[in-house]
Order: sequence, then C-alpha cells, then structure tokens
Amino acid sequence: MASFYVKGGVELKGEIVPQGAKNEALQIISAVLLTKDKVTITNIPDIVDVNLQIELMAEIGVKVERITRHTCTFQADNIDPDYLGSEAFRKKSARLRGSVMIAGPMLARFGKAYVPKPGGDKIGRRRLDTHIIGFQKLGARFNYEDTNSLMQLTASKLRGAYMLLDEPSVTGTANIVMAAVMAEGITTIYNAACEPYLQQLCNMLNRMGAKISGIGSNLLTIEGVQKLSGTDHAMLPDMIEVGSFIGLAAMTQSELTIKNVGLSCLGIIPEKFMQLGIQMEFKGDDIFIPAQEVYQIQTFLDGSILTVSDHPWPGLTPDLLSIILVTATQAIGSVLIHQKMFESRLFFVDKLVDMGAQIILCDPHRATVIGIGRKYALHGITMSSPDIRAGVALLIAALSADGYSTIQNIEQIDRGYQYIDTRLNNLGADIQRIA
Ligand SMILES: CC(=O)N[C@H]1[C@@H](OP(=O)(O)OP(=O)(O)OC[C@H]2O[C@@H](n3ccc(=O)[nH]c3=O)[C@H](O)[C@@H]2O)O[C@H](CO)[C@@H](O)[C@@H]1O
Ligand SMILES: C=C(OP(=O)(O)O)C(=O)O
Repeated sequence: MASFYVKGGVELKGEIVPQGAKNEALQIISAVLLTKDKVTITNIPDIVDVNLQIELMAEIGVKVERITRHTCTFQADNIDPDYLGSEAFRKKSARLRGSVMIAGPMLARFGKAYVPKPGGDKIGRRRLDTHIIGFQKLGARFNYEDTNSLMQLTASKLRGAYMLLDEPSVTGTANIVMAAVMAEGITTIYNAACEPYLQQLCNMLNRMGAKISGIGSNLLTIEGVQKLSGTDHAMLPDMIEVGSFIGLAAMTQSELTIKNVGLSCLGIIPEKFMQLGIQMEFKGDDIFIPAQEVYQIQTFLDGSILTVSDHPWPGLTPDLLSIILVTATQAIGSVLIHQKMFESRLFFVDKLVDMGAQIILCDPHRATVIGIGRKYALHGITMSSPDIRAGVALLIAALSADGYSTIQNIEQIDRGYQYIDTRLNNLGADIQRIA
C-alpha cells in the first residue's frame, strides 16, 4: 500500500489543467466494441481505472494502439465473446465499475454477454437491476450463475422497446443505449440519465451511424441501425477534478486558475461552491479563484441552514459531496451535507474530526459541518483513503492543515486522479509519494 506524506499549510499558486473525464472514458472505451472499424480516442486520463478498462479491451481481442498516454486507437475486428466468461475477466472486472459497461455493446454485437460483479468504490449498495431489466426489455434472457457470481445474458435478436427506468442510473443508461443502437426497431428510454458524459456517448454513437434523439434529456429515442462504423472522439475535462481543484484553492487560501474547464458542461457545480462563499471569476473557459482568507457559507433565503445534496443530473453529482464537505470545514457558517444516493460515503468524516474539524455525522447519509473560519486550523494526522473522492478530500484537508499528514491507501486516489502529487507539487505543494 503506497502513501502520501503531505506537508500542510503551504500556499499554492498557478495554473492547472483538468484531466480527461474518468467516467466518460469508461463509457467511451466500452463503445469501441460496437464496430469492426478503428476508433481513435483522445484526452484519455492516465489513471488506474481507465488503464484497466483499456487492458480489458485488449484481453477481449480489441487491437489497441497506445499512441501516447492520452491517445489510443481501438479496433474490435476480432473479438472473443467467450473471454467474458473467463476467470481472468472476472478478476480484472472486479477492480473497477466501468467493466459493467462492456455488457451492452457485447450483447448488441454478439448476442451474448457475461456481467461479472464489477468493482469500483465501496460506498454502499450499487445494484445492477436497471441494467439487467433494460436488457431484458430488449429481449435478452438472463441467467445468474451463483457459483461464480456471473450474470449471463443471451439474445438471438434484440428488439426495440419502451422502458421507464426504475432510476436514472448513469452506467445503466449507457449500457442500455449501447445495447439498443443496433436492435431492430425503436427503443424509448424514459427516466434516462442525461449527464454530459452520456451526451458525449450518444453523440459519439451518432457519429458512428446510430440514430439517437433526445440527447441531453431524460427521454431518449433510438432507432436501431444495422451497423456502426469508426470515429474519433475527445473526452471532456473531468468535472469532478474541476470541483476538487476549486475546493483545494479555497481550503489552502491559494490563487489558482483552472484552465479549459468545459464551463458549459459543469452545470450547477460552480454555483454550489459559490454557495460556500468561494469567489471565482470565469475567464473564457477558465475559472480563476483568488486567494481568499475567509469564505462564508450562504443561508437559504429564509435564513435557514444551507443544505447541499446530490441529485441525478442536472442536479449535483454525488461524487463532489466529499469535496464540498471538506471545503466547508474552513468556511464560516454551517451546512448540512446530504448524500442521498450512497449510504457509506460519509464515513470518512471521522478522520476530519480527528484533524479538528467540527462535523456531526447525523446518520449514514447526512453530516452537519460547522465552519468556524480559520479559528482553529486542522492538524495533520495519519489516515487511510477509503475511496477516490474521500481520498482527495483528505488530501485537500492535509494540504490545508498545520503540520504533516500521512495518507495511506492512495491506490484509491490513483484510480481517478492523474499524477495528482506531481501536478499539485508543480503548484507549490509538498507531497511525497512513499511506495
Ligand atoms: C463509472 C461511473 O460512471 N460511476 C459513476 C456512476 O456510477 P453508477 O452508474 O454505478 O451509479 P448509478 O447511477 O447506477 O447509481 C448510483 C447510486 O445511486 C442510487 N440512485 C441513483 C439514481 C437515483 O435517482 N437515485 C438513487 O438512489 C443507485 O441506487 C445507486 O446506489 O454514477 C454515480 C452517480 O452519479 C457516480 O457516483 C459514479 O461515479
Ligand atoms: C464512485 C466513483 O467511481 P466508480 O463508480 O468508478 O466507483 C467516482 O468516480 O467517484
């Protein structure tokens, strides 16, 4: 297990460019399985989860050419569908969530798919019902092999259907869309997830020859086509990284410019940080955050305590709540953080409490942060990173704290943040990676 040894209380300064989006990359790389033609993908983040997804592609038989760490070509012209039933596929799939999105394209193209239990953050129950019910609505048969926890799907032909999703699952919608693009007839998906990464996926599929309309809404209509061809695709900037850097700037009282943020695709994210009192200026596609000694959490119009909660897009992504929570610890004022989607994502607050933060964990879904400005600084401790976002929240806390901190299990952070120590050290941080 590797660690970060972090010197706190250092002011950062400069410009930082967000990586390509992790959660978009996992969808887009899965979609290369839908065509025999070459697909070129750029702005790929060089992070553990995405690299594992690329390795999975190669193992299934996709010809992968890694032109640079951020540009890759894929050609799925000689695929082994049975590889998905293998022990090797099962093991690697269990290391990331994105592996679940291999099923939709495999079902579309080869009429069979195995869905092993995917990995990803251990942040509560993460059911796959939406995926499986969607595939069944398209005509797939489902079988669960208890002995190796493998879900098996087969279909001699997929047929378009109307479906009202139980919940707007992000990976579920991506999976069903990819299964439906070559189904016979029309598929209508209501209550679809519609975040920018899904829009990117649908636009990419349309460039490959799919006929998807309603992109950006929660009602997608897909007219099945016979085949798809190759395309080029560039990933958006990672909106969770953008949010993380806003929180980092505020917590460390640093002046930072976040370059090329893809402002039009950030939705409500900047506004949520502004509600914490963080100032920012939008300069073209950059966000400039001035060094701010104090920031004051707003109240609602009636004077009541602010609540920040997650919601499917265009609401606030749950992936930023840990960052917003840590950022609030150094603000003036109080905020209730309500993590509605995941039940085990707030448990990392005990580490912040150990560092001196004033937080009441009300229940597994809610925490009240009492920001007392910088009256008492956080102090460095040794802690372990439970998941990607909590890991970065702890890193931000450590960077703003008095003294030194050790963050263990940084493999979690590496799953989602590219060269984070090097990039932050370039801004003046003092983070040592200890293997
Ligand atoms: C690889 C990837 O893209 N991962 C993201 C994806 O995961 P993923 O696609 O796995 O997440 P889902 O959208 O399926 O759902 C997340 C959780 O929220 C619950 N839920 C979902 C929708 C809803 O309206 N109500 C509700 O309670 C689900 O039951 C589940 O427990 O989307 C999540 C929600 O944005 C993000 O945290 C993950 O980073
Ligand atoms: C929860 C996340 O990732 P995953 O779905 O890959 O576990 C995340 O990116 O915050």
